[in-house]
Amino acid sequence: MAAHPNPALTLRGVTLGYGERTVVGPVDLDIPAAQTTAIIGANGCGKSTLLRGLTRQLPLRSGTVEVLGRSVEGWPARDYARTVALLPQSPVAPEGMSVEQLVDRGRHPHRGWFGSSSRMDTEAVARALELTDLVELARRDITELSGGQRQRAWLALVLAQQTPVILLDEPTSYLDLSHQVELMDLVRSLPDPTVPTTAGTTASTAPSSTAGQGETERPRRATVVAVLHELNLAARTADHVIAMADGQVAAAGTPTEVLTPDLLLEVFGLDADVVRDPLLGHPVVLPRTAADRASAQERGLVTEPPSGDTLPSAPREDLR
Ligand SMILES: Nc1ncnc2c1ncn2[C@@H]1O[C@H](COP(=O)(O)OP(=O)(O)OP(=O)(O)O)[C@@H](O)[C@H]1O
Repeated sequence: MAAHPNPALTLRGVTLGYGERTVVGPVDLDIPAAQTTAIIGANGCGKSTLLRGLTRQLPLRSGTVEVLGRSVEGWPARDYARTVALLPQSPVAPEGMSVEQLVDRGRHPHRGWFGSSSRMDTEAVARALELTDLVELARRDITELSGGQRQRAWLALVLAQQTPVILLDEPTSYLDLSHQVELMDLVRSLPDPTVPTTAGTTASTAPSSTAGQGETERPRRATVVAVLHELNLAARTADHVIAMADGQVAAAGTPTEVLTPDLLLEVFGLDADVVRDPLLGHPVVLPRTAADRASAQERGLVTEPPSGDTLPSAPREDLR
């Protein structure tokens, strides 16, 4: 494993499992700070289990996890929830709860013992509803929402929690393509709410892309880790990709380093060509079957993987 110079999460010798079965590890992993990391891998390879271990829903069988330089062991739950937020894969809302009430739950770790709302709580909920395009649905019962709207409501809860580390388990599974891109672009631009800007204020939930204009310095980004099945969305959004196979880390690095035809074959058993997005420069995965290749050959088309990487290898930020 290549150690990262600035990790937000550090895992050493971590194993996790259920009952008799160990399903993850031993894993050594560095997850870079202030970046977006996508975890990819086939069904059942242990992605959700790894996230559960990071949020302490599942106890570590062995090994250590450090978040922002501090061991998670013995970290008080309320304080931990102000540092790490998780959007689980299939969360279930209590009956009779409105969208606004659900999102307000994200403020619980920030409240005093008597639980009264402060102005900051109200503002954080309002901002989270705005960012997820849910203002008009704020009073609606959660059960009356579509799958995609509900998923955005759970994300709003996570945003209202205002943590420097955000873990998302398949946050886009119910979303149409436009909302998938919008959501991932939103989360990758969220500021770290605990780091003061040069103006001396603490970054709120305003996306750093907008806050970076003018004289104000761009705030430091939150650390985001998202399990994603859509490989092209992962390639478009992530700075860093971790590919898992059978509970182990098969590869970690930039999207270009990880999303190669060899890795896709190893991790997913997927025959694919990988080309480069002409506008943004990230890799694009094109799945192929034997029938696809045979048919192309019959029609006299080239069946070798395209080599057409004609773009200059500019840094990703410059291509956005
Ligand atoms: N609560 C549980 N009890 C027992 N075994 C479990 C439990 N949750 C998951 N597993 C098993 O652990 C393994 C890893 O599951 P996990 O949910 O972490 O996979 P995943 O990579 O997130 O899969 P998917 O892409 O399908 O969501 C699987 O074999 C699964 O059956």
